[in-house]
Amino acid sequence: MVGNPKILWSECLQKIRQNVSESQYKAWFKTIAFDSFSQKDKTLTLRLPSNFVYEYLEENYVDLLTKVLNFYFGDGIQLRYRVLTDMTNNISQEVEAEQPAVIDEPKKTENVNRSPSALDSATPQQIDSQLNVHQTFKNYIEGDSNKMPRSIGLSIAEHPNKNTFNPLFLYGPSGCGKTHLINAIGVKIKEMYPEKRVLYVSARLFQVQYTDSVRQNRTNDFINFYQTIDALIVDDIQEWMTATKTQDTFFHIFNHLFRNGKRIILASDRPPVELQGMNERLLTRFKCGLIAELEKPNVQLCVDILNCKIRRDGLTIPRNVIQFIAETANGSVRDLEGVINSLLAYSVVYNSNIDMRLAERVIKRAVKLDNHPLTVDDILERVCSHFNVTQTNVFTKSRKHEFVIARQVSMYLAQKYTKMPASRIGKLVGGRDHSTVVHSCNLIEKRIKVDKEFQDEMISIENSFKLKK
Ligand SMILES: Nc1ncnc2c1ncn2[C@@H]1O[C@H](COP(=O)(O)OP(=O)(O)OP(=O)(O)O)[C@@H](O)[C@H]1O
Repeated sequence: MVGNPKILWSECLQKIRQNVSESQYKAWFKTIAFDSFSQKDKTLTLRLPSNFVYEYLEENYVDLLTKVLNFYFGDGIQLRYRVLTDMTNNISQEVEAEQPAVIDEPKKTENVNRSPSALDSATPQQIDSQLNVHQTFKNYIEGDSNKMPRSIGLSIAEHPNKNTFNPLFLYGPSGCGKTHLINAIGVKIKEMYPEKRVLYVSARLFQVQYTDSVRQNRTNDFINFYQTIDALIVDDIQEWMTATKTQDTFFHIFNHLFRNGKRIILASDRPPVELQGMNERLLTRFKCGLIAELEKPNVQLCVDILNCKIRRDGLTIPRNVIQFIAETANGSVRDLEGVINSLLAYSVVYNSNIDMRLAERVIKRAVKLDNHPLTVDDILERVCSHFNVTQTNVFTKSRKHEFVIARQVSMYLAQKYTKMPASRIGKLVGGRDHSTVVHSCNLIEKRIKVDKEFQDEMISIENSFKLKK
């Protein structure tokens, strides 16, 4: 380093002033004072008026600061801050500046002189979005469990430049449609704004790319590339829970995109609070947008998704079979699709129609069996879900047809599977007496013998008992 460090710092300030707006300069840089410089460790210490200024600088201007310091003080300059933490008693605390993720080689060229900004990367080319064009809003069926996330996703896709709901953090159990939804957002943005650089990437792939870039000494290129994206979609970010370096790198990319009003869409199998091992700073950023939960689809949504798939594939599957599959697929749309594909394969191999018997065979192979003894509660839950009523409906004195049938079926199945005395079952199913239970069981038994459709319904409910929920 040549020259007086205090003067060099004021030159740095001049350079920074040329690269930020006047109001930004006044707010964040004018208040910084030179403190000291140690020739021995090549460390510059700056005095900051508050923790807030420190945090803001680190988050927003660390790239700029590093580049300018490298340029004036030379390579390898270390930065420390003396942050005033208690103005009244004039107490300050020393903190090491964080190493920016992007540390470009200091180029003493015209380019650096003109603008030492990380934004100075080459003009972006069109990129392959890595989107699955078959996962769109058109074939993303709406139901109670996904209404809110779906409509938010659509509004983000239609107005990607608005900064509301940024980032969107979508979470939910496996197979409930997260990947489909975030893809649909990307596809829609591309449809409406073809010039936008949209990128879908799985967290795993991002991590692999990052590790490769470190190995090849090309981390700057990696980061620069991600910083040019207009809408970045990252799937399965729970994969990063133990990958601290990847998290740090993403933190810088995130900040850059966010500051520049770019869209960030994230999907995870759990909410931010359950992402143990994720950097706290990253978590705060995830929380500053919108966190939306995708719940397991209910039976009706599963039926609708199945019907859509069946129509699309030109299949004919009886209604009771569809209902049965929907009820036994554990709320995972992926399982539903698997069952349909297997059904199709089996029906071809055995040259048979897709009917209830075939569905039962396929389901037994596809879904894990549950050996736990059934309780009256389990039975009520499955029966209510089958007839689309609530337990409160079943417990009322109402004579409404679907409530009555759900009540009677629950009693019949409770007697068949739990072997409890009728009086006990009556108590558990809405406080009925012993004779009501016996009467209900007789009615159901008779109906099974004479009504084929009802018999199928009962088989479907009973099959659902054998399967793990
Ligand atoms: N509402 C829906 N409408 C139509 N298809 C759906 C819907 N939800 C899910 N799917 C389909 O179900 C399958 C599984 O969905 P997806 O891969 O999006 O689940 P996921 O929540 O991302 O699962 P994971 O966390 O295991 O990656 C996909 O084929 C998807 O198209």
